Amino acid sequence: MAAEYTLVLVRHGESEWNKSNQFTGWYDCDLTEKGVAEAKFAGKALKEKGYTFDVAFTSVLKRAIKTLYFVQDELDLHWLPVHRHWRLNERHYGALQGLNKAETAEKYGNEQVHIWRRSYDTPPPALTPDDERWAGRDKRYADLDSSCVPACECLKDTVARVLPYWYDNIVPAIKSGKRVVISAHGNSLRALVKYLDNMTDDAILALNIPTGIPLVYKLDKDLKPLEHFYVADEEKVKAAMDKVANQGKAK
Ligand SMILES: O=C(O)[C@@H](CO)OP(=O)(O)O
Repeated sequence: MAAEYTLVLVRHGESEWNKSNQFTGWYDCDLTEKGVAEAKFAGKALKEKGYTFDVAFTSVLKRAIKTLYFVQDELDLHWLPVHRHWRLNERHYGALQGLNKAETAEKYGNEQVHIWRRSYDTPPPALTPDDERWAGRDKRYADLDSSCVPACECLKDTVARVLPYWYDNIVPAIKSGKRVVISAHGNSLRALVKYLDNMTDDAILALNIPTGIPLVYKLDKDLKPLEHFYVADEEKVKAAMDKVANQGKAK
């Protein structure tokens, strides 16, 4: 069956806290130099394969916004309408935000950290509103009802807040024939991929999305995936996925 629509997902390039191996969540860290190079690679790879876009969606976190910008720059699409929304933010890591992943694994064990990182419905420990990391004080969330500001999220919670944005904003854009690119985060993209591919709660445990490698979905008229693939060679994708998986292991 020929695909009706093409959707491209890009996880931001390496961030400062990816590099220092800290749980990041809603913390707004920048891209590293390598992250900028990865974002440019994503744009170049898309250009080389002839992709272009009519509209873009991203989070309100600069690592995803800047990655999108470098993709636009490579594709000479500076004019592209860009919609930023907190619902595409990274999964909120609660009280783990800021901690080093390998040190946390040394303290609590690899298995516990794997559960916090990848399980579908076990949330990490929660933040309290008096914690300086509480996002409710950040002015970018001023219009957000405080009951929507997460204290922590498991992937199931992230799916629940990503999907309303998918249905209300992204689906209408795709169905109107617009070519859509989404620049987001490891876990907000895992949430979307779980939904699109109808993955089981167990299957999603093993999925690690690499930074800066475009993931293309070919969709039928009902937006059911016919196929998906990364725009990079298999070895590069596998090495990048393994790198993400290994971040949560004790040294
Ligand atoms: O720290 C985070 O917010 C995410 C993405 O960088 O990490 P992880 O892969 O451990 O879920």
